[in-house]
Amino acid sequence: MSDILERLDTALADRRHADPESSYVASLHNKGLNKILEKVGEEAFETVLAAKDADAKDPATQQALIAETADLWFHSLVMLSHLGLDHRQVLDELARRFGISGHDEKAARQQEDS
Ligand SMILES: N=c1c2ncn([C@@H]3O[C@H](COP(=O)(O)OP(=O)(O)OP(=O)(O)O)[C@@H](O)[C@H]3O)c2ncn1[C@@H]1O[C@H](COP(=O)(O)O)[C@@H](O)[C@H]1O
Repeated sequence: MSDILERLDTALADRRHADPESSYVASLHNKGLNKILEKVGEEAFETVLAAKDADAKDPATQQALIAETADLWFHSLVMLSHLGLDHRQVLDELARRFGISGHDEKAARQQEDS
């Protein structure tokens, strides 16, 4: 799983300065951060719609949700790449959080803020 993220991030770095005519990744970077963020928002919305339609008895709807989630992850990786980050920082953050209850983490944050 993280192997494909590794390979994808390498591909994203390689394609960043490619010809926008032949590379979708380069065309996104070329259009700039606002376009990339627009795509992330659009894919997030499409993922939510697909999740609403997903039905365990209908594999086509489940596949549609998987495809939309992949689009969302892909465009999120392009966003990170555009800002000089990659999936490893996100995996590190998830690893840091692993085993910490979301409720406990939120309570600790609120205590820090007060
Ligand atoms: N994983 C992906 C990937 N997932 C989705 N997409 C593209 O994301 C786009 C999303 O579809 P949409 O219909 O929402 O977008 P669109 O209508 O084409 O675009 P807009 O007009 O909305 O800007 C499609 O063009 C998909 O082909 C991807 N494009 C590239 N990759 C990876 O990135 C690598 C480099 O790609 P290129 O830079 O194109 O060579 C590829 O080898 C793949 O590994």
